[in-house]
Amino acid sequence: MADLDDFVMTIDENDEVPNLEVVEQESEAERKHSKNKAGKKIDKKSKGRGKNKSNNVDQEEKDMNADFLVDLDADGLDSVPKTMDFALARAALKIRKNPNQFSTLDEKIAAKRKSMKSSGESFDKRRKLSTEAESEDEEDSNVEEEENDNKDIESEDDNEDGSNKSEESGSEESSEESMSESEDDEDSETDEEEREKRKAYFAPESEAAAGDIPESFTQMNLSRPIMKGLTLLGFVQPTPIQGRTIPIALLGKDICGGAVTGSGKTGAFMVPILERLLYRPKKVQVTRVVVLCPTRELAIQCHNVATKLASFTDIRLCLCTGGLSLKQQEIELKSRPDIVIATPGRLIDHVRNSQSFSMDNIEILVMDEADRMLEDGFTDELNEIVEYCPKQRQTMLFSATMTSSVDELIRLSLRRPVRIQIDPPKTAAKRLIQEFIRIRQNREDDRGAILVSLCKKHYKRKCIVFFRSKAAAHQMKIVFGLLGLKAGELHGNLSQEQRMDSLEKFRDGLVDYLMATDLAARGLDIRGVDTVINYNMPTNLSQYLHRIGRTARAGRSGRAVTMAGESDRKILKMAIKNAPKEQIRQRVVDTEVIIKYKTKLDGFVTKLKEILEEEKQERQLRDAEMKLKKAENLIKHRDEIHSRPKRTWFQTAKDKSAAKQRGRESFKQNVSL
Ligand SMILES: Nc1ncnc2c1ncn2[C@@H]1O[C@H](COP(=O)(O)OP(=O)(O)OP(=O)(O)O)[C@@H](O)[C@H]1O
Repeated sequence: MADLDDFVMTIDENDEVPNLEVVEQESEAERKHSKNKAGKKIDKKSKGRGKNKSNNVDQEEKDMNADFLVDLDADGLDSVPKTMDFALARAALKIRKNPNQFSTLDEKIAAKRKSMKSSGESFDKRRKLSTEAESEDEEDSNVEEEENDNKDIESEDDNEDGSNKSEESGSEESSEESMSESEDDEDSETDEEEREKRKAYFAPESEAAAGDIPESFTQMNLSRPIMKGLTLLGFVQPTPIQGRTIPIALLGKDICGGAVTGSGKTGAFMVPILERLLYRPKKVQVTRVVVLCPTRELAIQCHNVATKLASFTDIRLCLCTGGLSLKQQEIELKSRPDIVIATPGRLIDHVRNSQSFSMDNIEILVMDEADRMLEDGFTDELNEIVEYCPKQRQTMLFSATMTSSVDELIRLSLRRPVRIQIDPPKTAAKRLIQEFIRIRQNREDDRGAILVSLCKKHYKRKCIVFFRSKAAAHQMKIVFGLLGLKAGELHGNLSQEQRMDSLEKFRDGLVDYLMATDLAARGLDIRGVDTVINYNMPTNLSQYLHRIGRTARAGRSGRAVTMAGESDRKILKMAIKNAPKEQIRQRVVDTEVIIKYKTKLDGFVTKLKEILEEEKQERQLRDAEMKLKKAENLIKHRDEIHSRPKRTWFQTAKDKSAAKQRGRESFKQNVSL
């Protein structure tokens, strides 16, 4: 059977989904077209480069689109994969005193593969693999067990852990919590009353910035050090969101900015912040800017971009996220850096417990992925942070799915914000093909086989697979390993070091697949991601758009493949309604292929269980060792520990578990829609 013959692309006649098209074999023509078109937009400077670079150029030219003009000679471009650069964050990791005495997961998988080969073991059909990987209920128990993984041996780690967890509950479980975002937002778009409210609330863009929208950075009157920073990153001309935001932000206006994923929103707020800071009074050193990001990885990435942009200035930045050394951050904060880029939980921890840090002098507050920050999981944290900030400040909110619900924004006490919406709300990037695979009610356990068949045949590199639960992502990583496919994992059950390792390996092409939860759904800018696969349809349209937005970034093309079950019909319809017809495809996977891979996967059940059991035992052992070490520490350093000022916590363990429970309940309600 020819490679692509396994898949018959059809429109199912029973399907109510409108406007579905047949999947094309390969969008080669599309690529050629974009190459011709985009090649012209590449900066002339790129022409004279040596042979080494010419391959890169071809690659670049192939992928670029008109909104993004990049200087291919810039230092930034060669290092663009390093937007996801963990060098600084790694230096701030806590030093582990007991190196891992257990084999790594990859070593365990390799050993199982070897034993399978040598014993010629055939398939074990006793249990269906899919019940292992998909069960949400099982995830609960795993979560509890695996939470100990992140704990460390030093006494203050308990504290760090505490803050991490509160932050985790806000980020990792995002798909569950964010379900509370209903389609009300959509409905309210058409609601007359809401329209009137918005008219009164938002300042018109024209009122804020007179004159044309600048087409180049030069027209923006930016200072030389900032221009040099832009050159370092390879940015030649502003993207539309940058062109419209920067002049208004320079005036100190509050902003609610929305533009599709991968359209350069980070630059849109970072450039004006740095430009304004160049003119700060330098006699008194204070922290003037706080940028809030919902996940640690996003904060690290934002910090990287900002550090590069600020390379030629004397502006100092500090990264404050959970998972990194609290002490080191305290020392840095003491020196009052100009900008703090933080996750909410850790920021609150510092305000409450680091005596030398306060937010009294904050002049600019930015919330990246602001709609996420306004969701249930972050509500209390956000309220507390806003309270710490002076009323007289500039507030800027950004997201690809920016809310414009006035009631939600009022909570942040914005002052007549300017609403800048580049693309129609709730749309995906222009060159993103969205495929859907329909999963019928009685075929739910086909998902694993479908995923493997897709990855074996079509999507062989730079592919992120999203799962609803950490356990499912972890188990599928093991299954892929047993199949000989190189996969990493990214979710909240990993230590910060493991999270960074996974991202680096994926970034560098050492693994082809990244099995992720919604922890990776927002903001992450990993260059060259070709495909996003949704093992499950996310539970709301915004989350879907963020997930698929990990591909087709900065004007490049990409593909998203989503397995949509019966309960996902509503989101599916909305996704299709909001995308141009030519971007939508339906894929049907041949039953024979599904059976073939199902049989194969069933054969791995025993090995999978063995590995999970080994991991569980190691965890228990580690936990016991940690408790012992902690007790020893307490005895040895009793006086010193008791003399330390007591740290206060944003959420108690009880609060956290209540918040988690609320998320789960809302999740269940939405699933049964
Ligand atoms: N002016 C520019 N010229 C060329 N490339 C740019 C420009 N601005 C940003 N980029 C590139 O575009 C990519 C996406 O930028 P960024 O991560 O800021 O997008 P985003 O809109 O914040 O995405 P998301 O909604 O997913 O968070 C990055 O790789 C960045 O380097």
